[in-house]
Amino acid sequence: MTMEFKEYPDREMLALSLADRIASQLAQHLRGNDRATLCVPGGTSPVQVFETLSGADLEWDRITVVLGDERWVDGDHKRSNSRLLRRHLLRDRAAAASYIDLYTGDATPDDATAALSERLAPLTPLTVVLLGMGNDMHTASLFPGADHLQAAMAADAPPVMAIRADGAEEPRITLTRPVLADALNIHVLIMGPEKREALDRAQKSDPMEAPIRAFLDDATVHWAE
Ligand SMILES: O=C1O[C@H](COP(=O)(O)O)[C@@H](O)[C@H](O)[C@H]1O
Repeated sequence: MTMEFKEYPDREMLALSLADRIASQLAQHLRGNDRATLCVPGGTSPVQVFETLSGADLEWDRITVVLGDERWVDGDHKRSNSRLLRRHLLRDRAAAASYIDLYTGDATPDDATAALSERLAPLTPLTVVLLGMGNDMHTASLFPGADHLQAAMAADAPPVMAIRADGAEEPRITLTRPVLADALNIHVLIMGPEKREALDRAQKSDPMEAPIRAFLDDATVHWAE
């Protein structure tokens, strides 16, 4: 497949269109299956998409939501991706969704990976994966130069791994390349000129230098200034 690139006149249009596309893909999956799984990024970019999606007329009680990665901080910490999700996505109609919290409260993410991998395995292939991307071309917590990047990008990686990187402020837990790449629908959300440049660089790079590269061929990339 080849990457599909969608450019929007502004961020609001992007949020409306992307939320609508994700909702349609979840609804279509639910027409032939008991349940659907939606995997979403943290960070700062997805707030508007989350807020639009949270009001979508979907059978949310048949949908499981999981983050693509989490920072190993408490759920009410300002850097917690779960906190972002609870505030902006798991509310309104979407409050009825089941949520798999990647932050377990264990001392380290390493202590949590086996149990989380077991929970996630039956949910694969994930129905919809929405990925973000940093200016350093990381996605989820697959950072260039991360300690376990090679293992997390390998075809036999477990669904969930602990990972640490200089570019990340705290230890992380992340879904790995195979579980993300096997999703039925993959979207990438990026905003602003720096990320557009980073995307151009990533397209010419090796996935070990630009982890987002591993997902681009099967993805629709959504961009607004
Ligand atoms: O650290 C993270 O960064 C990326 C990108 O975040 P953004 O703030 O530039 O949108 C995000 O996709 C990932 O989930 C998060 O943990």
